[in-house]
Amino acid sequence: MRGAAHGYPIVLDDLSVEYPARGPSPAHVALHGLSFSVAPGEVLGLLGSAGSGKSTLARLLAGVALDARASEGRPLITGGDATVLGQSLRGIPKRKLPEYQFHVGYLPQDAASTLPADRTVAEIIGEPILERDHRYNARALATRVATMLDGVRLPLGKLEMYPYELSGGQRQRVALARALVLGPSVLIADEPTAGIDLTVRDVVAQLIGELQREHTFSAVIISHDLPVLRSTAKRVAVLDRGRLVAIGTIDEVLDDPQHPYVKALAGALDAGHAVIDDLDLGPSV
Ligand SMILES: Nc1ncnc2c1ncn2[C@@H]1O[C@H](COP(=O)(O)OP(=O)(O)OP(=O)(O)O)[C@@H](O)[C@H]1O
Repeated sequence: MRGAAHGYPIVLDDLSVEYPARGPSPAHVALHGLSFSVAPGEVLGLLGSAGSGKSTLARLLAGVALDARASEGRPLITGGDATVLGQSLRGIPKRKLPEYQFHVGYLPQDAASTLPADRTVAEIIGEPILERDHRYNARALATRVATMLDGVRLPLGKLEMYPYELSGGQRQRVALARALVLGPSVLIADEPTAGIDLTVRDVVAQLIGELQREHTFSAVIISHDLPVLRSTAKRVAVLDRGRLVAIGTIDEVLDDPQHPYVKALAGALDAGHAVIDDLDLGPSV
């Protein structure tokens, strides 16, 4: 796989994605002709109305959508392509997905609330390493896990704890440490601060920004939370019903809103809403 130094780590070129028809449900086009790129070391924020295709894009870029069983609703690239770290995702063979996912960290939606309840923090963070090499040196693994825990600013005393013993914000940090344990070149984070107490939300957002600067990965961060986007992303892309309706710096997008959804967004933010999720902008503004 080519590294970020050779070009843009994420390139979407007229990407269209469809969920095929299943039983009585007709086929659904979730993404329509998206084109944009993420530069080396850039964090791109991704905003959009409910059902606009943000998670579909996140799952696709993370490689997990391509790995899903057809019975779970596997989306297909029906037009254009997404190229991540030089790897075209259109028609990528399944056997290549483990190597692909090695380079692309993924923090799924609800990651904090879906950590395995019967594993310790150390086991959860170390699992991606052992999944790839079950004979990985135990001492090296312990050192790597402890480094990651320290990296997300949690005390080593948490290593032997179980998820239920942690707060939501602490669980999210564990999920983040796990997503970064393989040292990915790209991070895809889907709502990394959703469901986290307001008081620690900004701390988690700052932490993502700090980790990104320390480890210089490129990232796509889905969030409805403007302070979170401001502290992590210079540019944002806005989706509405599967289409890209705006892209630019946060101020460029909000100061000159062209699309009705972006206008509604900018108006709502002017009215003092920081978390866009609070709003019922609806998919057909
Ligand atoms: N497995 C699936 N099978 C069929 N359609 C799906 C599947 N998953 C999502 N969709 C549809 O694709 C569209 C985009 O969904 P997606 O979850 O990507 O949107 P989103 O922007 O992440 O929404 P939210 O903000 O509510 O999480 C929606 O219309 C959704 O109903």
